[in-house]
Amino acid sequence: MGSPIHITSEIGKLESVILKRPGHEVENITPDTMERLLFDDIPYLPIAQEEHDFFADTLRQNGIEVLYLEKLAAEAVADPKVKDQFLEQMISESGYLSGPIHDALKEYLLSFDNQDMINKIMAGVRKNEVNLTYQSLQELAEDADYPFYMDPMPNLYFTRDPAASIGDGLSINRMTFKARQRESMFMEYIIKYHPRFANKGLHVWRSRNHTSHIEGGDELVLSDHVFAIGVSQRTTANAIEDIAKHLFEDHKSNFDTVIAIKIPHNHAMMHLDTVLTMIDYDKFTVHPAILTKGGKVDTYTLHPGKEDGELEIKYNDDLKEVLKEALGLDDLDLIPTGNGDPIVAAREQWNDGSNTLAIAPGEVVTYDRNYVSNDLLRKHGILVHEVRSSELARGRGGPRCMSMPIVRQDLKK
Ligand SMILES: NC(=O)NCCC[C@H](N)C(=O)O
Repeated sequence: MGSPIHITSEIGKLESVILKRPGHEVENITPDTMERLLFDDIPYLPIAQEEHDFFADTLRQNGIEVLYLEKLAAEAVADPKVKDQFLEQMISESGYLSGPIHDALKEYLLSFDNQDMINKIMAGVRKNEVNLTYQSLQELAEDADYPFYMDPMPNLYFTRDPAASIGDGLSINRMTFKARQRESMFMEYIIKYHPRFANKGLHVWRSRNHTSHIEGGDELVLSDHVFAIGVSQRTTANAIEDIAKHLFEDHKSNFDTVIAIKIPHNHAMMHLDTVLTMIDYDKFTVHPAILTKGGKVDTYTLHPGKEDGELEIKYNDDLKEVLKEALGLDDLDLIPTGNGDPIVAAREQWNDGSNTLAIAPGEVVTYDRNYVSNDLLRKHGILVHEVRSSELARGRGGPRCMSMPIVRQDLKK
């Protein structure tokens, strides 16, 4: 058996992927919390689950092993000592380091079996579920009307973001907004304690114990030595320098090139993969709005510097040239979302028309609603598997966001 995580491209035949089936966390979104929880509307859960099952079946029918985050997380905390440590950390990162609410939450969560406990933590814990022996000042004076002790984590079905596979390792991410920061704790425990991943020599290129941010939607493994990353609303330049140094350090990884691509800092384009994805050896989708009229975008190519820990940084605003050079290609096809029409491109990008999941070179999974972009991909020779998207799209993420590939076949050289 090879490494449990092995990702040397964006497009190699996908073998194993981690998904999260939307659960009750999605039903714990309200109009008051929606914006803070990074949703634009409240999905109708039964249909969101049907759509998600359809997505998972599409992957299975193409020979891909589908693992579920919620199941891996429950298996990872099988040892009571690990479970105790996990609960302490989760309750404390939810705002209760000690005291009556901490104790009541712990007792409540320990009353479930491991799977139900994980599901409950993901869904959120309401105040009326928990018995307090006495009330704290925090409870009485600060949060009297707030319904939750532990907030729901409705963005968990976007498994791409809390952690990202890179080579035979991963980044476990410190995420930007509070609404998502606890999410990466599940992968931290899975990598450390789940028998499929623990003690298998996986490299954690960057852990979640940082103050600067990085999210998986910005992380694209373009080849076995080139890593692209968005400088975005969610990923900061100093986090990029940090991960680049770790990838270059000690030759533990094969990566010698990191391309930082600066994209607009807004909710619609929060991550690089909402505006740029690789779909074949020489083909990318790109949202025209990230390019200036002259087709330019700021890119910074990082290589190891002369001294240990130094980086050499080269600026270029010609994305096509940068990608061609990094991938050793004579030409490159940048396929515009919505065929470049300003209304269609904006509408389909909003619904994740650029957010394709490649399952093999030239073969992608996309949302059915982005029919202009999908037809264009077909015209460029891409095999497109469409999946349903009415409810899932309300969370502002598409098939790439909803998947964390852990094993892909290497590309033939
Ligand atoms: N890679 C992605 O672009 N993921 C989509 C994340 C959507 C989620 N509502 C968020 O704002 O974080």
